[in-house]
Amino acid sequence: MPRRTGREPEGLGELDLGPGPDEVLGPGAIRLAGFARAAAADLLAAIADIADLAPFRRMSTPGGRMMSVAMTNCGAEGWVSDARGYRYTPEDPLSGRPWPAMPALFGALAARAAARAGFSGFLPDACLINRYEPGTRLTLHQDRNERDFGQPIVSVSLGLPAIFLWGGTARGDAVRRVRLAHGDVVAWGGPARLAHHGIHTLAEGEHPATGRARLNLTFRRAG
Ligand SMILES: O=C(O)CCC(=O)C(=O)O
Ligand SMILES: [Fe+2]
Repeated sequence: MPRRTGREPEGLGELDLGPGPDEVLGPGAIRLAGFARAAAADLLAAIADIADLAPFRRMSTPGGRMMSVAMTNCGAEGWVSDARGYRYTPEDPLSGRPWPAMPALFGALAARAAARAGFSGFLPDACLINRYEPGTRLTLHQDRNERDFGQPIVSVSLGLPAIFLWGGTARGDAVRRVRLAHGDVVAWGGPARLAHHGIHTLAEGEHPATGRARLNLTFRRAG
């Protein structure tokens, strides 16, 4: 909490300054500030419905470590990780049933964001839903389990802010820190499609829309 002098009106510390300008991260990558803000409440309601059918769970890496971020999926294909590796599956391994359908709102928002970023005709068939609590993180990685790297990735941030780690195509490239707030969308493709990225350890906090959590929707064309 910022220190108060006693002169400013109550609540000024939480004053919402709005999403600010879009930010080009490099060729083929952009942060669309606040792009999903207006849809946030509907997105969160849909995520709750999806999690009723396919609960958030922590997956293990092929190396046998438990990931700190909890995940679920919706859409025709869902991203999973276990001892056999990283891959897409049409069924939720927990239930043996297909992943919940991708709500029309999700696909439409992802397509609009992709088009705004310069990637027209994006039709995602997979939506990975990540739930971060304070203290969790996602280490630097490339998204490379998809068949066609000509298709972009669209990533929506909801709830607690995070620091997005944005590197280059090579593992050792410099890593930039980008603040992602509620409603921000990052889209990357083309020359940036195989850029390394991750999420720095989430800071403690409470968000009016999500409580003590950050939710992320990652849209991809898997098949
Ligand atoms: O949470 C994020 O913003 C990034 C998620 C991500 O990179 C992934 O799920 O592959
Ligand atoms: Fe990723």
